[in-house]
Amino acid sequence: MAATTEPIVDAHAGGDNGAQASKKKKAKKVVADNTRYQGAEAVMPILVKSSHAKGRYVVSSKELPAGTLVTVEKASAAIVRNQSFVSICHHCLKTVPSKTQTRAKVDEQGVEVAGQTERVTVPAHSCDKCKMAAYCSEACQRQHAVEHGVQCDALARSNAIAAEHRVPLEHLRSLLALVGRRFADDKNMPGEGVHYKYAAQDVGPTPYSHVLDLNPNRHYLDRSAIKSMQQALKEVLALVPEAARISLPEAVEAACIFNTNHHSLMVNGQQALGVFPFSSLYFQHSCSPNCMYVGENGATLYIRTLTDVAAGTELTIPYVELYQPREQRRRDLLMTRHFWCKCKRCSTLLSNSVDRLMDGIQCTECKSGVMIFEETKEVQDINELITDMSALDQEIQGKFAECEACPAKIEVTKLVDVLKAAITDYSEAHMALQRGEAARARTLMEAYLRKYEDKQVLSPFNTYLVNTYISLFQVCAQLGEVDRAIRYNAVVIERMEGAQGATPENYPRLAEYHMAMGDMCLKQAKLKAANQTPAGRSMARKYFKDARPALEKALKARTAIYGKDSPRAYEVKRLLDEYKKEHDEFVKATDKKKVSKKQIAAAAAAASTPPPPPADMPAQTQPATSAA
Ligand SMILES: C[S@@+](CC[C@H](N)C(=O)[O-])C[C@H]1O[C@@H](n2cnc3c(N)ncnc32)[C@H](O)[C@@H]1O
Repeated sequence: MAATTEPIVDAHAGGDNGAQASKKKKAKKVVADNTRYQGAEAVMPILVKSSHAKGRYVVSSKELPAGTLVTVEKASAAIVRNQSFVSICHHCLKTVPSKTQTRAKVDEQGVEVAGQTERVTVPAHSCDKCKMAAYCSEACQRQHAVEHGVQCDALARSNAIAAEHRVPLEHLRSLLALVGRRFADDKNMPGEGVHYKYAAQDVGPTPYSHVLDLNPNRHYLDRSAIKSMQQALKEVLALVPEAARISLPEAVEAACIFNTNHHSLMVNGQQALGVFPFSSLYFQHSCSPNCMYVGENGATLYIRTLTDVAAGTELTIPYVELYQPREQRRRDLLMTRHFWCKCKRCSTLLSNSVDRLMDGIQCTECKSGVMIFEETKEVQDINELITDMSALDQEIQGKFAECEACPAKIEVTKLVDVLKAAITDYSEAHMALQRGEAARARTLMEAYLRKYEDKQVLSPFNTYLVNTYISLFQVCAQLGEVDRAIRYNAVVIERMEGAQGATPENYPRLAEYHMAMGDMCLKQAKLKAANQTPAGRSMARKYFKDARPALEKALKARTAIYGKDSPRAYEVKRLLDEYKKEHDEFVKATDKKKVSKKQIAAAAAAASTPPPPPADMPAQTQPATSAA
């Protein structure tokens, strides 16, 4: 169905270039040469492959248990995102310590106020010249000196150039980072020595020349945006020392490559971007992936298996969020990565796939099945699709959807109207949340559940319903209503796990819901255990019971995704240790109470029991005797 939310649109996608490109003669596909990257096979359990049909891809060279590291790659170039400019090291991407210093006071216009000073917090180490690079240590600043040296003058002017030509500052900074990488490569490995050096442990950055193997997808970018970029890059390059300068066409190509191939690095959130040629070239996307990538400190990308993988299986990663409708995933991929997903999950008939539930609308007749409309049209030309998404919408005119469980039929356009209304209501509730009106957002979201879930309008697994539960659990936690937050979080987990095949085993988002569940339940268990009443103890018992499996699942998933020695795995281990200690104490305390209760009961029983019969009287005659 076509009523999806607006996809995250690439700022430069669209325009009329796509249509022009579609008219161009299709280039003949050649099988890619893998020799440059074959070094990876010696140190990682993978084989690099390429075919006419698929292009480049990797397969497992042997059986791999979940959590096996299959790739480590250091970015050719990485940039700190604008908002983290002074808080993340521009060399290793670790947190930058700050210091306070006294400086001349400046007014709101940035003009110095004569004779006045002020104390300001600044990064511990930064470039005094451009003031555009912060470092966590002197050592990092030194190691970045060659790369930074060629960028420094241009960085100092980059803000003004970006504003003048209306191009994103990050695009200019990423190009400069690539120019820095190229210059450093030549310094480290002059001439022909620039090859992809792959090592499991101490991995060096992938050379700049390999970045140029990536597809810039230039024809999907808006022509006027490219023109502005050209003008801005011309000014930027003029400020790069001649020895490090590249030609303008190459600079535009490299900037486009960074734009369409970068990965977000999750250092303290998502505050850096990096380009990783090997991973981008060889790991294809699947909506049922068996691997996951994680960006970490040192601008390094780690890819590990999420599930057990048989030898010879293609290794895939997700490029987009997986718990969402098929069409939404495909549109997201189309707009951000410029391809129409043909993975196995997307190619399976909707009626045989969990995707029928992701934007599922319940049948109004039987209320037990969802309505299904199989999209039969094959996407032939994605260039046309990118420029005209309405082609996707037109397909539904005059078509009927059928219930999966009974003979009911309904016009697809009517279903789309239901979905559109559900999306509008969903957006309204979420906008309240964005405005910071937590209590109102909660009221709207609970009304949403009554309207769309209680009245069986949407499938319980529908993304909008599940996302509403997610927001409700977060909002209730924010409002300090922890019991309620736990109940909503439990529904999220139940739904995401229940929609089998929607997310792979050890999926990161689900791991975080388990983690939140374990954490909240443990906190509540401790709180209730401190309350000495029978009701308090009974609640504590319940929360202890729920905390443990949630933490164990979080540990299993985080170990697979981030590695067993990662800080994220340790964080769960610490909570599990705390759980054990608190639970043992609780059990001991309740046992003591049980013992003392037993003792009281025994003492009471002893007090009401008649004295034993005299030693010479037969025991069986005792009642009669005592009665007498
Ligand atoms: C991992 S790279 C592969 C590089 C490319 N095959 C080559 O050899 O140069 C990503 C590209 O592969 C294609 N691709 C990856 N996953 C895909 C999928 N699930 N469906 C369709 N195409 C996909 C897209 O063209 C995408 O831009």
